[in-house]
Amino acid sequence: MAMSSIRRLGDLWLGTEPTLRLRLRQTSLAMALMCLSIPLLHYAVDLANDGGRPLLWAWTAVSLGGMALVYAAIRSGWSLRLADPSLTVVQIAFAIAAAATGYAQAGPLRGAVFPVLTLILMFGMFQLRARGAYVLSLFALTLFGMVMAYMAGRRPAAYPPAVEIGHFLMLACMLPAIATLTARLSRIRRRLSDQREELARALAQLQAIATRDELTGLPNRRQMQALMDQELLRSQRHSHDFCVAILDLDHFKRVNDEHGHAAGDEVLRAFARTGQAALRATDVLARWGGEEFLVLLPDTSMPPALAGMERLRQHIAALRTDVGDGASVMVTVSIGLTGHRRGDPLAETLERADRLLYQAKSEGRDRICIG
Ligand SMILES: Nc1nc2c(ncn2[C@@H]2O[C@H](COP(=O)(O)OP(=O)(O)OP(=O)(O)O)[C@@H](O)[C@H]2O)c(=O)[nH]1
Repeated sequence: MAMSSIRRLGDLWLGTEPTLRLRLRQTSLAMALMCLSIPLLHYAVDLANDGGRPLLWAWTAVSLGGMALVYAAIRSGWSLRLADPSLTVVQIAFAIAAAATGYAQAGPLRGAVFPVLTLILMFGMFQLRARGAYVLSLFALTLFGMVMAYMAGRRPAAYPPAVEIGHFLMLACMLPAIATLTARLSRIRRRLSDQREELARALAQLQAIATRDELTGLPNRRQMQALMDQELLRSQRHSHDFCVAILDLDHFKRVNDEHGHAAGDEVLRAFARTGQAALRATDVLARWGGEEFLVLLPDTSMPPALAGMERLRQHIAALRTDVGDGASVMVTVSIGLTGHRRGDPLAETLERADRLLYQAKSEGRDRICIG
């Protein structure tokens, strides 16, 4: 009960979309840091006891208001229209400005601002590119330099110039070092994301190689076997029929012998394109091996299956493939078509389709035998 209330509150604060949650988590952390810095600065001003209260309250209101605006811009989705929807640069620049103006009020405790400034810049390590990191460091150095010079001029007793020069020199060493580390991290992040993309591409390529026939682009034997296994399970669960056809190009050896192997390849590609186009979108044509193909007609009984295969046979018989040098080739296809019988193993259905194919061959080719 308590857990679910906490989760609901969390969802209310961060939203439910993962990227948005990540952005708001980061902003919430920055807000927490800001909230912790406020009593610290109040304590420092109390300690200095030099009457800077109105400025302190203005600083508190602007700091809280600024963070609230950043939160609202991200939470409402408004920031999505910007190039940087996380508002990383805006948040860091705002926090640097708050730290610099806090430094001007902190008096003897102003040294505590430096670790806070380091923390602020560390937020950039998750998001910033090298250029952003260097620009923000330069911004921090310039702003702090101006504040230090101003305070040393106006209140040299509390901000002795020699001490401020020391502070400035320390920042001049520290800030470029942090920016350099951020830049290195950014390069590592970019390399990792490039590698991840490369891996995803390689995986997609491997999947294509494992499931597709390279010559025709059709599903290969392994993929067709998987599709038939799935269809077998579906047909058992929903008690529907499906058909399988084995197709073999007629006298294909002659194409190779008369026009060369490359021409044979071109004919196989043209057969694949025309055959798949002649079938319904749900029917699958696959290369079973050599010049042998297999068609799976899911959720189909014999009459529509026969109509579909007859359409394919006619399209192939009418197909003229240009094989270069002005020559063209025409081929026909013999087909053994059978319906799967419930309870039979798949291998038996395929053997029957194969027998019917050889019957079609022996009866004169360019025909369909069913059984
Ligand atoms: N170009 C090309 N030829 C192939 C490919 N795979 C198999 N073949 C050829 O296909 C031919 C098949 O010939 P056969 O099995 O003797 O049969 P056929 O000439 O088609 O005659 P029937 O099947 O009896 O009508 C062989 O010459 C194989 O080399 C391929 O990927 N590309």
